[in-house]
Amino acid sequence: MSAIKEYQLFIDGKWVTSTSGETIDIVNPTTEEIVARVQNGTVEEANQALNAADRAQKEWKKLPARSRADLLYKLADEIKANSDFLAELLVKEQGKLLKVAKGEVAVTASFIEYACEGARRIEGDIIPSDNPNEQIWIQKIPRGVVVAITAWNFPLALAGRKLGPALIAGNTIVIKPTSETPLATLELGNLAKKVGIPDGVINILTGPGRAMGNALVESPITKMVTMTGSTPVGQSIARAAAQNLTHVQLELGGKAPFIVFEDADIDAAVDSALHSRFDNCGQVCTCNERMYVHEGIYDTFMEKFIAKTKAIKVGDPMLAETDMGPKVNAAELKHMEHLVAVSLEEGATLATGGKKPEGSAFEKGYWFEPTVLTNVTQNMTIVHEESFGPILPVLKFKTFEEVVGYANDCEYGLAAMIFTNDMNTIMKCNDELEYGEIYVNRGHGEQHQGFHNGYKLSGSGGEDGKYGFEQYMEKKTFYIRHKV
Ligand SMILES: NC(=O)C1=CN([C@@H]2O[C@H](COP(=O)(O)OP(=O)(O)OC[C@H]3O[C@@H](n4cnc5c(N)ncnc54)[C@H](OP(=O)(O)O)[C@@H]3O)[C@@H](O)[C@H]2O)C=CC1
Ligand SMILES: O=C(O)[C@@H](O)[C@@H]1OC[C@H](O)[C@H]1O
Repeated sequence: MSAIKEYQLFIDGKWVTSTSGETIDIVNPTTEEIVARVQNGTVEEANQALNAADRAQKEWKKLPARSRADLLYKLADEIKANSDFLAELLVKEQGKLLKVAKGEVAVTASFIEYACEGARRIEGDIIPSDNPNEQIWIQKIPRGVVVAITAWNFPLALAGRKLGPALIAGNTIVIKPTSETPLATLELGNLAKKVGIPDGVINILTGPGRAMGNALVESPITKMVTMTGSTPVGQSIARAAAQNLTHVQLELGGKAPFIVFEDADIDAAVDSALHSRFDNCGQVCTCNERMYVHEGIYDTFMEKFIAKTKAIKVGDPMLAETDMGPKVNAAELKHMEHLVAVSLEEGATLATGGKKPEGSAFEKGYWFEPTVLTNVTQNMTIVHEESFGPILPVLKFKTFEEVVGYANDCEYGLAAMIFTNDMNTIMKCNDELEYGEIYVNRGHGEQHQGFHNGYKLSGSGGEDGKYGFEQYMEKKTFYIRHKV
């Protein structure tokens, strides 16, 4: 049994042990074994990291953006060069498939590379004044110290998604990954050191969000909080940030509808519905959380869909033949069991799955079968509460008006997916669906140059692309009058 590695806090370019003397166990969801320990950091250490970032930012912002990009391109290269190591760490801490973990490492690097491409596009405005001999300049400037708080489903990618634009804009950053899956994110500290990113530009802390996270959010040093996670936590962060009117960017929960219209390509819709629900064990914010199938194709569609769902191979995420790994922890597994129990009590039918798989391979670990619920009605809990796991409620619909009403009957507004070949239906969906991200004739999956933007309780501010990059900068307006 190899020794269990104990990670430290990464503050001002140095690895330090917390004065709390306490650590947090990181558990492998596949085996329930402890794979590492991280520091249970203190509020004082949060302030030390913020002060280090504040000091570093004064010089970091003076570097030409292109020079900042040169360093971040090197960081992206190091991430790719360490793909196998980082991917295996992600499998151990989160339970995602090795092939998906390798994809996450690649996406982390590409998030950073995409941000680097923006280094020469930090453009302002020069506007003629109404006054004679006067010009108006609007400059884009960095905000200062950014706090990034991330979720457990794609921890490394979420860190890269935030540190890339933050640092290219001239900010410095304090990253607090979730206590569930902090390991791959912590390794960014070693890589940042290796490529020569100045001390204090990137700081990485571990510790419970309600204490450490809250301290970071409440500090007047913090000029922006970018957070990915659940809606309740996002709401508490917004409240805490309000005392300093700190700029907040929130990427929160979702309950994406997946709508299959009568004229859909059924085989394409089946495959997209399957992957958009069960990839990463259903732990993606844009997942197919509820599916609406037109009554005219329901039987044909469901026969194909259920057969493919039953064929999903649940097992060791390190094995190439595995299609789905475990849930991230015991609490999430319990949440799955609860949602199925409530759904059956409310009258749903279990078409497949609904429990822990049988067999000795599943005695340890947080396993749950790919689950489909039918005879579901719009008023059921499962149609409104995010499962963030491999449970899919399916409903029939007759008309466009009926299904759009069902789709919009939701407190979230992140993503929606529709399958139809009728342009009129597509345009009406674009007009009437209340979602920030709509996928037509394909499953979920953002692109860096898009805009990942949740309406309602799915978030505030949006992330990615040029509009996400804008969030990391302030504007300064300059009125200049010259002598004639
Ligand atoms: N919209 C999107 O792009 C995405 C949304 N999500 C959503 O995230 C959820 C699952 O992720 P999960 O990690 O459980 O989300 P949580 O909201 O539980 O935690 C998110 C982060 O917030 C921290 N945190 C918790 N409480 C506070 C607080 N009071 N102040 C500051 N920080 C705090 C957590 O730290 P700690 O864990 O140490 O307590 C963690 O780092 C799902 O609802 C999913 O929909 C997930 C991915 C993407
Ligand atoms: O956060 C999510 O769940 C998604 O946005 C996911 O995170 C990083 C990947 O690129 C996205 O699919």
